[in-house]
Amino acid sequence: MELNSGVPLITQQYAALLRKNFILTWRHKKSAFLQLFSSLFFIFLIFCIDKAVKSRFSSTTAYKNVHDPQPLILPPIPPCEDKFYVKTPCHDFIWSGNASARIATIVSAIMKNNPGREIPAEKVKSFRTQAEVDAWLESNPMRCPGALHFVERNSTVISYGIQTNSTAVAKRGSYEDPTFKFQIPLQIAAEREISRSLIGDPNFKWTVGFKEFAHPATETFSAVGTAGPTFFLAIAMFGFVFQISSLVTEKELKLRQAMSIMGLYDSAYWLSWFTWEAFLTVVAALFTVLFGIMFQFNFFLHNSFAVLFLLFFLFQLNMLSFAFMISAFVSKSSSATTVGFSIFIIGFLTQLVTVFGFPYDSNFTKLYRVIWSLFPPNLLAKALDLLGNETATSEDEGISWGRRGECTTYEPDCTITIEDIYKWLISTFFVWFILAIYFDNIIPNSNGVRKSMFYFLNPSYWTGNDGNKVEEGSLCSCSGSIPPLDDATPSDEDVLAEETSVKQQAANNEVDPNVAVQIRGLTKTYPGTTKIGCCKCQRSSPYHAVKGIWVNLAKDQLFCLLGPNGAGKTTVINCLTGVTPVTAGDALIHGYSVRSSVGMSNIRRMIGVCPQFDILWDELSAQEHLHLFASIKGLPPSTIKSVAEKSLEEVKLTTAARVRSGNYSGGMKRRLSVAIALIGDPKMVFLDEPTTGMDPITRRHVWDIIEDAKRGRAIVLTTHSMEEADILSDRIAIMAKGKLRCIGTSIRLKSRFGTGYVANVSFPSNAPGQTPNVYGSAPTSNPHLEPVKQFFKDRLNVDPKEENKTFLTFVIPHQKEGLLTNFFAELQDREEEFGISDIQLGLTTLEEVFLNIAKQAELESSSMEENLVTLNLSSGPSIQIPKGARFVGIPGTESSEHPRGLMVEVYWEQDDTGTLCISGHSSETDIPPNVQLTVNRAPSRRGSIRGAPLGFVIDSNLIS
Ligand SMILES: Nc1ncnc2c1ncn2[C@@H]1O[C@H](COP(=O)(O)OP(=O)(O)OP(=O)(O)O)[C@@H](O)[C@H]1O
Repeated sequence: MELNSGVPLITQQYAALLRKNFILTWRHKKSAFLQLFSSLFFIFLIFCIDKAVKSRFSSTTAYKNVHDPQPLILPPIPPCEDKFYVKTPCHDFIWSGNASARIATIVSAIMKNNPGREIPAEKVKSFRTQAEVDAWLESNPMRCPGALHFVERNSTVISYGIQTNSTAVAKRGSYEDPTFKFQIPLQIAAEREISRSLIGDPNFKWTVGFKEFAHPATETFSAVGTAGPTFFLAIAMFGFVFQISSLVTEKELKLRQAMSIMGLYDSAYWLSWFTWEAFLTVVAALFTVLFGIMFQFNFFLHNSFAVLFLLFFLFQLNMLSFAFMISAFVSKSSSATTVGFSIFIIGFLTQLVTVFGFPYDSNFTKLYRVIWSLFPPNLLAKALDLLGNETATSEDEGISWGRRGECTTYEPDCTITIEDIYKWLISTFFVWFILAIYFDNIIPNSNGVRKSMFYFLNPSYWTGNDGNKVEEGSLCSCSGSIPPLDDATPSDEDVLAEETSVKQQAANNEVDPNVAVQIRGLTKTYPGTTKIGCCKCQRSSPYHAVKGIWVNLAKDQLFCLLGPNGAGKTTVINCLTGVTPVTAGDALIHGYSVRSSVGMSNIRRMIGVCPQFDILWDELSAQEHLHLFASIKGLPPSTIKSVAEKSLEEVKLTTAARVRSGNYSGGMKRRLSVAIALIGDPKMVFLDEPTTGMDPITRRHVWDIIEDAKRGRAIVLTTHSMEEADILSDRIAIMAKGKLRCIGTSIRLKSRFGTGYVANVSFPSNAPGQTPNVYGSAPTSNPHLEPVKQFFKDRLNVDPKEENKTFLTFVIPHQKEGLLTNFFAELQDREEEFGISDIQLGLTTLEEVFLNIAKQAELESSSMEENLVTLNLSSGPSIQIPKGARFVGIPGTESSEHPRGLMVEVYWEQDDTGTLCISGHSSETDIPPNVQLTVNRAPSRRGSIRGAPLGFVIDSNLIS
């Protein structure tokens, strides 16, 4: 099938990723809802703040333009209890001049004619002189709000004076105006009653009107301008956190890596995220302005719609590219909220500073403004401040689209206009976006791979010929010295023959047309890392995971890579699929080198990978996964539907095709991963432990799929199931400690590395001694067993490995191979005599081969690394033995009865992590005479177990 390439492929990938982003957003409805509609909640809060502030300031006109001041209603003399902080009992007023009867009459009239409330006599106190009043006030503080001092000069002149406490005091946020509340009512009452007394008409009308000046608003308050920066920042933080979380999840779950292996272009990846998020940002900004209008804020009604929309859109877009940049530094999606919260707090504080006037004022140099403007929340705060001040009163016109480049009326020598803010937002958007891509390249990914810090200066980067130049390790790691690689010639003859043949082909630069992959001395050394903790630095030294592998993998064949945990199998696959760079050597896949970026991009088009762990989006269904990966691979769009359907059928997921993979069982996920690996008919398929976690029926089904998939392609399979390797593989290699230990067909490995042959001798179940006796007691033992056991012992010198009443199992070493033909001929002849019902002869299992190789590798590395374990002998003492040793001599057991001492065979098994551990040992036997007794090495300090002597290893070839 012809796959798309170049620009059509990028477009196809872009469209598929856009669809994926849409589905993810759709399936995360709560997050999407918050991102789009959180503005409604926050604008409602601003509305509440606005209402609260307006009600608080309703008594003052300082925040209003007053063009036509209304007459003020004059208050009467208030009860003294109305005064803030008064002490009771109190007096509404006190007065002096009580020597005059006329004055006393005037005061009585004041009390009687107080509008709305006659002042009772006990609430007024009289004195003769002002001095007496002062003396009383001094000794009775806070007992009255004001005092009147009358003097009757003559029959036509009565003078008066007023004393009030003019300090404006606040109580619970409200201010008391002593002039208007106490002084003026007293003054008007005194003047009115003096006039009536002088005129002699007690009904004389005395009207005094009050009005404030017409004035513009002397103070301004915009709820949006004041609370907006914080609240709109909070709105943007929802998108910010979700964006970081989405990007980091794709990194963390290696989804991005899986897409890259399949040939995803970075440009399509970034562009798809940007387009989708920009779309959401447009909608969110639109809703913000519409909700603001809905709540009838002057801010939203009077400023131009276009000005506001562009501001919110550019700000949120800026936060988006800022999130892209921050996500490069975050490795766990669970940290996204913490990061978002920290950015919000920082933004809140810097916005506070901005609102106080820093640095958008001519007193500050431009440098401050440049640095400050890099952080998008600061620009938002300034813009809201400008727009808020322009709509502080209902008469303000706000900023129209045409006036966006002009200074505002209240700030004629402004340092920044709305248009400048737009320019800043657009520039910082590009700054953060470019930095996001730069950091994404230079910060090590989950495999520790990154580009050099100056990769963009290399012209070949821009032409796409940079030779896959990547580096490993963190940016500031100081890797220690690399331990030398032991490049010893392989000890196994088949591995050596393969190596020699590949080396010869490589030297002649020839590749056999039947070879799909030629691995030429592939070496991978992971660099050491330095982790800087709070108290100490943790350093790990470089590690040779793969130590020079030479092998040809044939077309149309399944090559199985076996090995214990940590052998280097996944590393080999990662090197071949371009996940991690090769340290030395090379590998050609269908003639393309994994070391060249051009080669790698061609390789990506012809490979399919089923990674060790399922790399799937929980929210996408199997069908959506297959459509996505098929598009990333560049399958013609018209074929994708049918290819996906066929693929789903093959892995028996048709009925669950539309179910989200998060609801799949482990086995279903693995099957989907296999289907993804096989989509697009790749020439080369890598299956890393594809059947892990499957039940036996599903496993057999996947084996059928793999068996079918073998036709026309090469497959590399790693597995821990020996049965799987045995059934599926055309060729098997066992790796341990980064090296190939053996290679060949299953039969060859079994015959070379198995302990030998397994003979099963069966006896009829109704043989004498097998049936219960008449009294129903247990059957007696089978009398045929002993003669057969003796026959094996006499002819082959072997004891049964397993026995029960109906069968005996013997393991016959390879050395006895020559005797087998005659031995079994005789056994068959005497079948009747021995009472045998069946004889079966087979090679030992692949599992045994695997364990032998693993033990051998452990033994090798144990002797190099002095890796000792303790063997607790059933006879009592303990000895130390190298890990993996099979036959071990027990020191100090020499005696007259056992002149050469005693030895045991140690049985090993692998635990869940693949590590070898002792499962038991044989009975102690004499060390045979052909074994040369060696002098014990003194155990080194490392790995030595105090008190336990060191056992010595006996070559298993010497034990017959
Ligand atoms: N990124 C890395 N940095 C450092 N060491 C690593 C890295 N990846 C793997 N290793 C080490 O390289 C060795 C080989 O690992 P690898 O995953 O290839 O083994 P494997 O044979 O696939 O094992 P398994 O069967 O458990 O998957 C291990 O010791 C592992 O700890």
